[in-house]
Amino acid sequence: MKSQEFSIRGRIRSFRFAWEGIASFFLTEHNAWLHFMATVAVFTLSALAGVTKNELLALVFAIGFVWVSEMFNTCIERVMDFVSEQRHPDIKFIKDLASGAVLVAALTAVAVGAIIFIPKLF
Ligand SMILES: Nc1ncnc2c1ncn2[C@@H]1O[C@H](COP(=O)(O)OP(=O)(O)OP(=O)(O)O)[C@@H](O)[C@H]1O
Repeated sequence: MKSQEFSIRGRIRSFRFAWEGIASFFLTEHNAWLHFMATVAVFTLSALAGVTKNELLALVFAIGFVWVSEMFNTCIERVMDFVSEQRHPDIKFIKDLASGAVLVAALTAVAVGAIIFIPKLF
């Protein structure tokens, strides 16, 4: 790969593409809106329940983990659909594994939320 000289303009351009990626994620994926609503709900509950700084850090990481895994899952689904429109057991394996990773992230976030909120609410 050709090495490019560092330029502020180039970095700003890459940053703009990254924002375009996030915007496309919201425009094309229903799951993005579900995650957005869950994120708003968690931060509203955090404000109402009065979480500590460390608890907030754990929640931010758990939520970020879910967002990142969902975005990579979407990338993998798109790549697989681009590679082949035919049904293939390898594509099933790859897509199911990527979905499984999102589930692991979501269950982790639920566990973090339960550890933090259950003692505060009950
Ligand atoms: N080309 C394929 N070959 C074999 N199985 C496939 C193929 N495409 C999809 N599948 C199976 O169907 C499931 C759903 O695939 P699809 O691409 O529709 O994801 P999705 O339902 O849109 O997922 P999400 O809700 O995470 O966006 C996959 O997890 C996989 O089990």
